[in-house]
Amino acid sequence: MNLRVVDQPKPAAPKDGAAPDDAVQKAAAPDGTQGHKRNPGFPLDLDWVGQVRVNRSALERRAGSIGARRTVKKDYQLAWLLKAITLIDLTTLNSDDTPGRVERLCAKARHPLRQDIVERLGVGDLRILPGAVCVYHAFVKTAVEALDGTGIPVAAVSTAFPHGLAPLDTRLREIEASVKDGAREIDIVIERGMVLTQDWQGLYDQMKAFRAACGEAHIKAILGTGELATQTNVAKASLVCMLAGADFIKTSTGKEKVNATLPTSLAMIRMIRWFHEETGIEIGYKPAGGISSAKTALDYMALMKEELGTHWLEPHLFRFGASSLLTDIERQLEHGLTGHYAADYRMPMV
Ligand SMILES: O=C[C@H](O)COP(=O)(O)O
Repeated sequence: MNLRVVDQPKPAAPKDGAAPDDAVQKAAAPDGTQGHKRNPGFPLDLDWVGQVRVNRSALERRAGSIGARRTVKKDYQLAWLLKAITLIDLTTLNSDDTPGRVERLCAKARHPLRQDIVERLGVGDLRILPGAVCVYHAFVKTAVEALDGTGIPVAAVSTAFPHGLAPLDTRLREIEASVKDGAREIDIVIERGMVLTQDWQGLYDQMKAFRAACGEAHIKAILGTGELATQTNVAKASLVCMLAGADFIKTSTGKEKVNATLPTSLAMIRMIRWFHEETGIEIGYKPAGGISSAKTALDYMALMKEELGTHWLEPHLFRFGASSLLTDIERQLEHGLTGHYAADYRMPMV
């Protein structure tokens, strides 16, 4: 077993300018799961958890090298940006959400790009749709109806999002209610206090209960990484959630003071890699919170490609949790076509 999270051997980096392999074609596949085996869950291995160590400065150095590098250009960039759209969990998680806002978000999900941009890019035949629409439980039914016929799944944030501190039974019932209303993905929040007190057994047991309540719906475990104090805690919590059956691990609710960052992502991605090496199971990754620019999205995609390979850049293994990223991607695509940036009102979200 490889004991060092940070210093595991890295796969070769791609050449600058290389596009994700047949990015646009894969975006067109109605189901990109390619025989994906769902995480069955494993016994809690406290020895393994105890072996996890993160070298924070090595993590920051490596993550810093991603943003500093030249990004993909020209047509390759357009292909990466189209791919990025298929990886977004198009999200609205505001206390003033209304059915009308959720319906408008779903209308945007049906047509994520303006028709003139689609035509100029010549991608009208491709299935460029977001990975999911992500809402509070109260709006699951609205979203399911508004997305009818598209195949776009609805993801619900459950378990007393964003704090996750309601009674356990209440949280479990919330998951069941969201699944009953048609959510195919459930984003749960873990109790950060369990990580801070190193209560790995408690975290594992809760996560297993959440997974059981989800049934066939896929479960994403939100760690609230900005509140976990250390990268070693982030890495250990990632492992415990994966052992308990998480389909995805996700950084943040978007409501913490610090949300997704590249160093934290690296700590989690390395745990996904280690878990895969040990179990053969592929776990998805979802950075969330504050990812609003196309450039940032490209950095995350480069990190995934370099650490886990192109294979992981598919909606069943990677998502952005983002409420405003699509707007910037659309602007950048238009800029790539025309050389001009559009005014915000030309790219309305909701
Ligand atoms: O899970 C998704 C996040 O709440 C979205 O955060 P954001 O609004 O900063 O993009």
